[in-house]
Amino acid sequence: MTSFQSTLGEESGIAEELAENQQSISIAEFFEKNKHMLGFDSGARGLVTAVKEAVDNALDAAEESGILPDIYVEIQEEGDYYRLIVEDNGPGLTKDSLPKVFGKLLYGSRFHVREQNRGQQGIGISAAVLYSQLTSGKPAKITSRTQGSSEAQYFELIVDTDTNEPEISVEETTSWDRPHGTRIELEMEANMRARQQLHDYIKHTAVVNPHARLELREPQEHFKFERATDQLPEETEEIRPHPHGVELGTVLKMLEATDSHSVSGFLQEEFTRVGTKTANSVIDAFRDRHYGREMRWRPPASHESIDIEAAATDATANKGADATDAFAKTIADAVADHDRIAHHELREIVADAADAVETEHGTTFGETVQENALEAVWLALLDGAAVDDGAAIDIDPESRLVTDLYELADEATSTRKDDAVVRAFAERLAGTFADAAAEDVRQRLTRGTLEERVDRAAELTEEYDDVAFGDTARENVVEAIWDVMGTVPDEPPLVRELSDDRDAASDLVDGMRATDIMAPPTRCLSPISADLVEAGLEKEFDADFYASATRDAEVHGGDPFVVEAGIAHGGELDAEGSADVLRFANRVPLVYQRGACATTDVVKSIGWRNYGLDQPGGSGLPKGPTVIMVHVASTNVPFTSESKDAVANVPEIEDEIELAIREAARELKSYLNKRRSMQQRRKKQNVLGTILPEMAQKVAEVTGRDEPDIGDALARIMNNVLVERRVEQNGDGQAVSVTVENNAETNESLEITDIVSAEPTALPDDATVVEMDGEWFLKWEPEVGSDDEATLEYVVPDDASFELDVKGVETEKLTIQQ
Ligand SMILES: Nc1ncnc2c1ncn2[C@@H]1O[C@H](COP(=O)(O)OP(=O)(O)OP(=O)(O)O)[C@@H](O)[C@H]1O
Repeated sequence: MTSFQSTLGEESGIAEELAENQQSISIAEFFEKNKHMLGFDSGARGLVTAVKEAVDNALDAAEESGILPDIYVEIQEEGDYYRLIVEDNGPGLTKDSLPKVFGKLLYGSRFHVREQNRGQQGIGISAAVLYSQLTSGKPAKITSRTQGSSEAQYFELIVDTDTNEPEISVEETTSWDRPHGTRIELEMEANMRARQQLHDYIKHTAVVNPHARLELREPQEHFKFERATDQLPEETEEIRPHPHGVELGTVLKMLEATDSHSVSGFLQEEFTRVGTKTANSVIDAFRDRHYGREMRWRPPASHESIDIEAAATDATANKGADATDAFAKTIADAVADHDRIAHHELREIVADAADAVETEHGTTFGETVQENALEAVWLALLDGAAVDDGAAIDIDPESRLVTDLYELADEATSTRKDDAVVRAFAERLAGTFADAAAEDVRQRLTRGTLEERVDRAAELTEEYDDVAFGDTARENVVEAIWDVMGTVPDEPPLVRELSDDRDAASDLVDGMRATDIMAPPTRCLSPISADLVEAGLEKEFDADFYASATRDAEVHGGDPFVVEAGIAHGGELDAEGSADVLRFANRVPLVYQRGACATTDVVKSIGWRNYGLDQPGGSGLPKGPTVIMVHVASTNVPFTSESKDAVANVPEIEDEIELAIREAARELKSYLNKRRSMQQRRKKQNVLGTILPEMAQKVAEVTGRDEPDIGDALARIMNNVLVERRVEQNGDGQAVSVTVENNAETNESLEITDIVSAEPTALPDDATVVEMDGEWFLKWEPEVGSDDEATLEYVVPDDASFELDVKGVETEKLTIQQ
């Protein structure tokens, strides 16, 4: 039968014909066709993206040079087009680099830098130029003046999409009143339908960049955000990658490029947070994966018939009785000193014994003698579970291998497992060790092989003993045995060997991931800080409650990152509809693709009812007057696309987002709980406030006495803190006493200010007084335990008037009587 493919082959020249159509595509040409990937999919969005690219660059450049950013954005309507002008006071660009920055895609200073920046790929601003030339046919007009130069450079240019190189139409020097900075002018087909997004971007940029001055003038509105602080964010420093999460391909490239010869040197030179000790741990983890571990058996106990000394003696010939005895005894003693022993450890013991005896008796115990002793003692330890002729012997159910494995398995499996079953399992497992000893007497095995052996023994046990030996039991047994096994001392391959050996390099990457390594330094990151997150929210949103959290740095793909979260609730926030989620990455507000962002996914996945918010159906965005803010700061934020609108679903980042939000949400929960209990308290107080006076009146009528003091009674019933002033006339004027009666169950710290219209005297030591404009502010800060009271006494002239101000106790828990 003739296949379709074989007939194809007969038609010579098709491949050649097809090949003629193949040609390379310039990156500029590619993005010209795929503008949407860079966020230029419509006129409305294109304008916002262009503003974002220019402003992000301006902020990056100014901060990098230690300049407080001053950025002016103007959008002018120009017939069918819009003109965008962005001016900054940054360091400016040199004559040589300027055309490439604006006229060449994938040209930038940040791509290879492990440091937190807004810009990452070197595409942003040249893509805006590309979009502008494509839609308006006009070149970009750039003015830039570098610090210290007397003139500015002026360029008009476009991106040549065939070559991805700048095409300059005008190049001249000019004067500019800014001492340094850059001015970009782009014309483009656009509209202002995304006005809200534009405003949000500028407004939110101001929130997370309080050190920047921002001004936006657009056809309808004009607003300025003044600097809230003169403090630049702490300068970031470039760092090397962190060993956690670096991918194999990257490590292979690094292995090729490094100057180090040893793995240890490579790890310490090329990664952050790796010193000798950590490098050794990584190498051990590599050894475990690459070479496997060696099984360590228990040495014989005194009651066992195995005689290590005799085994060593029998294996040693022609060395004289005394030296042989000493050799065998030294080995036996050292073996007995070990809790468990692996083949390589025994080899060392034998070599040490040979050295010691040689020093003492002058007899040389050479390599062959040592090998013989090693083999004999090891076989004795294995209790004969190894072979002479290539075939394993049957395992004796009473043998030490079985007993040893039985003890480990018994400890690791649930107590419900029948003893006989565990023993049968151990016997089968010991069988696999004995079988393997035929091939490798050292009994080296990887964790994977160990898992296979345990699986095999467990399956046989299930089959023959008709019992379940499930996954958890198997995993526990593997864990217990792997735990007692020993890492081998083999030297790891050299860097040049590793770079040619994908599997070995992969074992190294796994080892790096498995090793506990200190979190990366955060000096390469510039989080906003919990305080400023809260301050930013307070500035922007009029709420009743604010909370924030900044997590410690974690790593993804070798890049460190920090997640911060903030929550604002209540007050003037919109009570209708869902909570607002504000997303930021490297201090840049993310405006589009909310639904595709890991941040939104995490917010939706949290059970907000647990935190006191309304969440219909128990999932999705919570409802009500809430703003949730999340900031991901990283040396490499993983965005879902080049347009940098949404954070990708990287599990490590999602986990941290969740933890940060939950941290802030816990504060929200306790605030809401407290508010609820205060509301209940207020309700109860209101009811009592109506009932008590009526009761007091009745009591007075019935008993014929004065009405009882309601304030005191109310404070006691409500477990309130009562602050009461009493004034008595005495010879010198008025004697004043302010008493705090704490009926609450908690200790209270109060801040009491009594504002008096005449100078108070006879004050106790713990009160202070300050005069201001004819009023005396008497301050007293008592700590009053539950069910306790404290009193302040002083004297004032006759005609004085007073006003009490009490802080430190919620209004609902406070009763003031004056
Ligand atoms: N206003 C500016 N002042 C000084 N340097 C600038 C300015 N704008 C851009 N640059 C320089 O030009 C480079 C390229 O900018 P571009 O916007 O193309 O990419 P990026 O910001 O590095 O990354 P991304 O593509 O992620 O935005 C920047 O890395 C920076 O070095």
